[in-house]
Amino acid sequence: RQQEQEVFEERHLRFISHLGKGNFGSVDLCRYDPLGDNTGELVAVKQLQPNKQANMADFQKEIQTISSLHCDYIVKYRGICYSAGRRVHTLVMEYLPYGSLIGYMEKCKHTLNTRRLLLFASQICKGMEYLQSLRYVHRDLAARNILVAGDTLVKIADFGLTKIVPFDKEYYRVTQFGESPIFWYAPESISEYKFSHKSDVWSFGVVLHELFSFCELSRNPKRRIGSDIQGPMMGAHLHNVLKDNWRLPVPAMCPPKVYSMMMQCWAYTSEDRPTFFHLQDLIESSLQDERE
Ligand SMILES: CC(C)(Nc1nc(-c2c[nH]c3ncc(Cl)cc23)ncc1F)C(=O)NCC(F)(F)F
Repeated sequence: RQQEQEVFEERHLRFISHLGKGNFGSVDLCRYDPLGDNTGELVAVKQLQPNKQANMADFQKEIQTISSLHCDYIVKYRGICYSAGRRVHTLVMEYLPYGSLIGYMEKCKHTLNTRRLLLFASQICKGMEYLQSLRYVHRDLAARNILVAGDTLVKIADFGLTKIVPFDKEYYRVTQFGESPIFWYAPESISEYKFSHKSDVWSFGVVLHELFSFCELSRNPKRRIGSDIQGPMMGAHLHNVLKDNWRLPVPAMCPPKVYSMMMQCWAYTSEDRPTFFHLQDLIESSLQDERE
């Protein structure tokens, strides 16, 4: 359905601070303050990076994607802002004050128990179920792309790399990688550039590992494997060790059932990985164990 796009007037967008750089764009915190009395709402505003390899078409697709998503576990689209030349150059999204999951985990790791980590996992899983129901493949599911809306709510964000799986195939093949670190990639994504709901499930397993290791590893990814190998060799090296069944070690304090879930997401053969629907049941059953 063509969501009526709320148009924001550039002159009422007051810059507050720079939030960060995502795929193809940078995002700023702004206040949309048409009354000019600071009573306006805070919004996250994403501009297309002029020099980035991305072009206007990718940005338009990202806007098309995010404006079609209506889910409690996905960052909300608010509207667009036209520049003078009537070319869309700004995507306006809701601002989530708690920031990215990595920063939140760093700050609050001592207050997060297994139940809360499983609640976050369940919400990300529900967001991914919703994406899959629309045949979207996120392709960049990682803790750095999860936002915290509150102490009991997280949302998936950054749809710069999201693609729709063609109706006649179960996967989407890209021509070249973006800038995402390959560490979240399934083996078939590394070796054949194939992305599917099953490769998103692999990445979900890595997000589970990030959650239960409080994003320790995500802060210095080099330390995980062969930190000396760089560039294209890293892809081949990582693919080989995965083929030889190397996997991330069980995080300290991680319940066995949760590690078993991660290992199922990391099945080398994509068909052997669980669906997000099945993962939801596994998470619910782990939550049940925590209640007893
Ligand atoms: C590139 C950008 C800005 N990075 C950051 N956003 C926010 C941040 C904090 N609150 C936010 N509310 C909305 C949005 Cl879109 C971002 C933020 N906080 C820290 C960031 F590094 C981002 O988009 N990251 C992907 C995301 F975290 F959103 F998945």
